[in-house]
Amino acid sequence: MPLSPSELIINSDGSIYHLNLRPEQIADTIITVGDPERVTEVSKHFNFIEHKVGRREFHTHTGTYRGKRISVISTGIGTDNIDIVFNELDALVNIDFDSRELKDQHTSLNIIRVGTSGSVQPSIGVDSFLLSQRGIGFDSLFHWYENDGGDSAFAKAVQEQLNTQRLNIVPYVVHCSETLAKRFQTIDMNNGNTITNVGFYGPQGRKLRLNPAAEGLNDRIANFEFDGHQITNLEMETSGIYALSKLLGHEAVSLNAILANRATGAFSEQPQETVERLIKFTLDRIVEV
Ligand SMILES: O=P(O)(O)O[C@H]1O[C@H](CO)[C@@H](O)[C@H]1O
Ligand SMILES: O=c1cc[nH]c(=O)[nH]1
Repeated sequence: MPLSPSELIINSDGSIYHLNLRPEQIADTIITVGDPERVTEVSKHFNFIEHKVGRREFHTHTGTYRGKRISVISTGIGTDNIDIVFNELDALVNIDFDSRELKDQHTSLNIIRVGTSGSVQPSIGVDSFLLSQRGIGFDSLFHWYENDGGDSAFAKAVQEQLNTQRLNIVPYVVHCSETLAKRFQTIDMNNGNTITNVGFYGPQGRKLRLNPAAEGLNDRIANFEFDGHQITNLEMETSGIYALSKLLGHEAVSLNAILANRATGAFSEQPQETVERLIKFTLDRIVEV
């Protein structure tokens, strides 16, 4: 059955609804960044840019870096945007836009998030890098799709130790792609487990004028332990990226430039330089391994 115009929305120029991209305009290797301005920071390293498009917070440049075709796309902030970006990227490769039917042959994308994050462990300092081995979703995106429950043992430990029921949330846990992760696991990279939440302030325990509902939650997060694993950092997209990649059959890994240390109260004095180092590291690992 062809997908109806209300489900698969194709613009008059043949591009997908929000991303404004046509199927031939994306590469199989995709870097996602939160900030639209970071797209240029990645593509400035390309030897050649073949395609640029931007709509809302979703900006894409496709080009070639040292002979490898790569797309870089901004997701904006939050897992609500991840739902749009990942469903539309998948549609671009796995749905035939002429017949509106699912393709017989599945294409798996390699997707690497280059993002920023706050550490909850004093030992993971600002300006360091962290690869998220697990995305721990305090958002609800995974729950909206038929799924296998993810890593339910880890999720249960999170629920119990952090008493998430009190916050009316049901955490889920999804792993990164082990094969893709290997490319980036150098001595420069911390490995960790990342909580993704729906906001930057209260949901990450920040207090400006409003009191977070769960006083001391970041300390409990820092002290969490399950099967030898800690929770290391907080941000706003990784769990959604891992959840949809797993469900749609793509390989994903989330790399974080640690800009804040919530345990020590420090914030990076050189955030741009740190993100720039992570971008260059990521591009080189994509082509060199
Ligand atoms: O720098 P990016 O990739 O946007 O990632 C982090 O920064 C934003 C908050 O400042 C959130 O999107 C969070 O996940
Ligand atoms: O503390 C931080 C820093 C960057 N991004 C986040 O979501 N949190």
